[in-house]
Amino acid sequence: MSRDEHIEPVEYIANIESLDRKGSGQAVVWRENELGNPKKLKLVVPQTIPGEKVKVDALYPTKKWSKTNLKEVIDASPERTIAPCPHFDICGGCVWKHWDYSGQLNYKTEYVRKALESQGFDPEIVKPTIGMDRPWDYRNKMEFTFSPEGHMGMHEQGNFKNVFDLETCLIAKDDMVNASLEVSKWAKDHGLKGYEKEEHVGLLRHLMVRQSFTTGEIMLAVVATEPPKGELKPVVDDLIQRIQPYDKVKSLLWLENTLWADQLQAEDVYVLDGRDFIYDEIYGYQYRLWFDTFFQTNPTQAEKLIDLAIELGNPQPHEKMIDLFCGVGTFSLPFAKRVNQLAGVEIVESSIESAKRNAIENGIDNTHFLAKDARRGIDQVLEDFGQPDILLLDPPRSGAGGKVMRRIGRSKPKRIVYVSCNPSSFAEDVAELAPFNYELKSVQPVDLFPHTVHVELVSEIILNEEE
Ligand SMILES: C[S@@+](CC[C@H](N)C(=O)[O-])C[C@H]1O[C@@H](n2cnc3c(N)ncnc32)[C@H](O)[C@@H]1O
Repeated sequence: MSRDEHIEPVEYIANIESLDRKGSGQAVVWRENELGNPKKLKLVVPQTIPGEKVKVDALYPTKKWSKTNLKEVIDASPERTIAPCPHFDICGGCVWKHWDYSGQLNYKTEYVRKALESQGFDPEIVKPTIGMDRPWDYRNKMEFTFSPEGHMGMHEQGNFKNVFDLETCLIAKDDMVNASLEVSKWAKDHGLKGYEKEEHVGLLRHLMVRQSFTTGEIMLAVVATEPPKGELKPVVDDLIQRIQPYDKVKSLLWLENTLWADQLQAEDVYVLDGRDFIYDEIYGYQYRLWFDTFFQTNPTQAEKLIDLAIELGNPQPHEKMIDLFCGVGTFSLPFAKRVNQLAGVEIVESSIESAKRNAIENGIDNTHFLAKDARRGIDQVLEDFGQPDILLLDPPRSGAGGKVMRRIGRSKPKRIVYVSCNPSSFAEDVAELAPFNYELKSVQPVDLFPHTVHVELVSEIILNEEE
């Protein structure tokens, strides 16, 4: 029987035992199959906390696992809370709004410990997660989706196809939300249709908004399936007019994306007003950010990460350093000020162009940036640059991979600082260094994404010199 065939939901009382990778509760109940034999049914219950007893409707009761609708929390965790968000029940952005912040932080620490333990590391080296004093208004970038129904907002939790209409967002700055709501109103007033993925029809796909916490500058980028010309011109002119009073908006863009893949990308970029980038600052250094530039999304916590990386890396004025996966140079620039020479490697060419420019604009002249896949770039940079004293790496969620880690191991930097947004790939990567006599000394998780499952960490790995 396919999942689409209509099956009556079945009610269960269940105990939440653990959380899945997306942060939803998991429970196991028993059911009878058609022969009357007992079968396990795994339930996925969003917005629950381990230890809670709940009443749910299982939507696919004849399968091995089932999505559920939460009907009642019978025994609530003492860590259960209510966030002051009107989208509390529905929003798929913050999946842990129901969980008090100290509970979230403790869970993240344990999660990192388990990931390390699974690769044979001592979990005790993991320190308690550093949280935020005020875990709201922390994001400097949001991506909202337009729906065929005319909504602009976030995807619903457990129902990704649906987009609810945004009223506010407590993890983003008010300025960003207000400018975004103006775009939403403009789309509604003109009856513009949101993109329908299955049919590949509709005009508006996404709205990306980013704001610097230091300069205050805002970028708004509307992603659409058509260029802002011809019949659309007066409609787009009206958008420009409506955004004009928002004087912090220094970049209003129209990104044309006709591709099927529903990602924030552009075949053509049209600058409707202002520049095609905004200025941001982090750790006292200035950066130019284009619409597709990777930049730390929680600048307050990212500064703590940089502080920790500097403390663990202990850079010295005579030393050489490599920054792998360097992006626009968020770690490179503060380190470059403290070492003799620094080489950065990054796959996105525009980020490397930005890193070069950022170094110059910040008066830094001892950096060498290379636009290349780290898997090949590491050989080149080691050849050109020689053996580094310090190597910092901050790869994407998938990690650096065995080839890069073994190459790092063979190049024998004295100290490695590994910044990671995925404890599992981090633990696998660090395990690759064992044959090269490296020791994982400490792991410090830092919470860059309150109310979500994500956790960042910074770690110190040292070379034990041969006896
Ligand atoms: C987590 S970000 C870190 C960026 C930078 N350290 C920062 O803090 O802004 C990971 C970076 O790795 C880059 N990247 C992804 N895959 C890569 C690859 N195969 N080789 C080199 N860089 C890559 C991404 O473009 C991104 O800039």
